[in-house]
Amino acid sequence: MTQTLRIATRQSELALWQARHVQVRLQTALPEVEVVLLPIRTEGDRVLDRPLAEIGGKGLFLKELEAALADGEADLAVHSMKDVPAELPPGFALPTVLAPGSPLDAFVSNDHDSVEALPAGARVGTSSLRRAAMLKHLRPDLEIANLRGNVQTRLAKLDAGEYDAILLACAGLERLELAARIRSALTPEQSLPAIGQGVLGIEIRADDEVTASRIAALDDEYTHIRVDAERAVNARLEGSCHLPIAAHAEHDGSTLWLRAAVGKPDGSVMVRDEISGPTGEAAGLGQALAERLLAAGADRILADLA
Ligand SMILES: NCc1[nH]cc(CCC(=O)O)c1CC(=O)O
Repeated sequence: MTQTLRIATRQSELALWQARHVQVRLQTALPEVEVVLLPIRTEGDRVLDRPLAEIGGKGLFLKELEAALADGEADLAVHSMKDVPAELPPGFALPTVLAPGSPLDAFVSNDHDSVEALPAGARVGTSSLRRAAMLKHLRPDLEIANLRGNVQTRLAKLDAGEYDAILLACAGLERLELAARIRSALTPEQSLPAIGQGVLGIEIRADDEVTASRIAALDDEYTHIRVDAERAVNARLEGSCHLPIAAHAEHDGSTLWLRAAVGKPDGSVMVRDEISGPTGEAAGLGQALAERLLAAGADRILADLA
């Protein structure tokens, strides 16, 4: 049995924070094992001048980390669950999730306190089709402008005056000790979060039982149930790439409440619904809610974007 656990990680500040968070948690749980980071440069980090959906969508951020797992160079990879497609490639598993942060979207601005306080026609930066759909649905007068790059790059563009406000994940800002930049969190009613937002997942080779048993203690049961419900929505909607799909689950250990939405990126149509039921049926509830959204028009919205 090896006495080292190698964590493949992207090199953005956020990815490094997330990998180090898991490194510390694992090192504490497994004092006899040396837990090290293996930084890797990915295509998604290199190409910053085009929208993510255009250059291959979310799977892009995972591919090169999965190659390191497949080659045996690394034992695990840490991902923002938001960036993990509904279906993993064969040979990989994602058995452990943890949530050191908020699931909500953040309103960030130097001049305004909230979405409601923005003047008519204000320019808001985001490259997320979901955030664009939510915001335009709430405030059709606002102008959405494309915004890519890592969290610090996005903040620098805001500070340079390119936008009146930008939308980011609260979790990312909190992790980078930039929570002071959050002027307000958008409520789930204003902007329903992305599937798995704020959640970290640990991916391993599906046949690697040694690593599976080493990471098992980190799994957060509340979050696992939440993510099972949210990801079941995505699985049914085949949201394998960057699409305006939102789902957010909460539960008390016995009853789960799941909300989901699919919107046109211009905000003109928003199909939203919710469902509740036993936590033991998280995935079934997610699938049932996805069926309802499809029947209510989500199928057309998604077909138009394909
Ligand atoms: N797509 C980039 C990304 N992936 C995960 C996070 C934030 C952390 C999280 O949601 O877990 C971010 C930045 C953002 O959306 O502002």
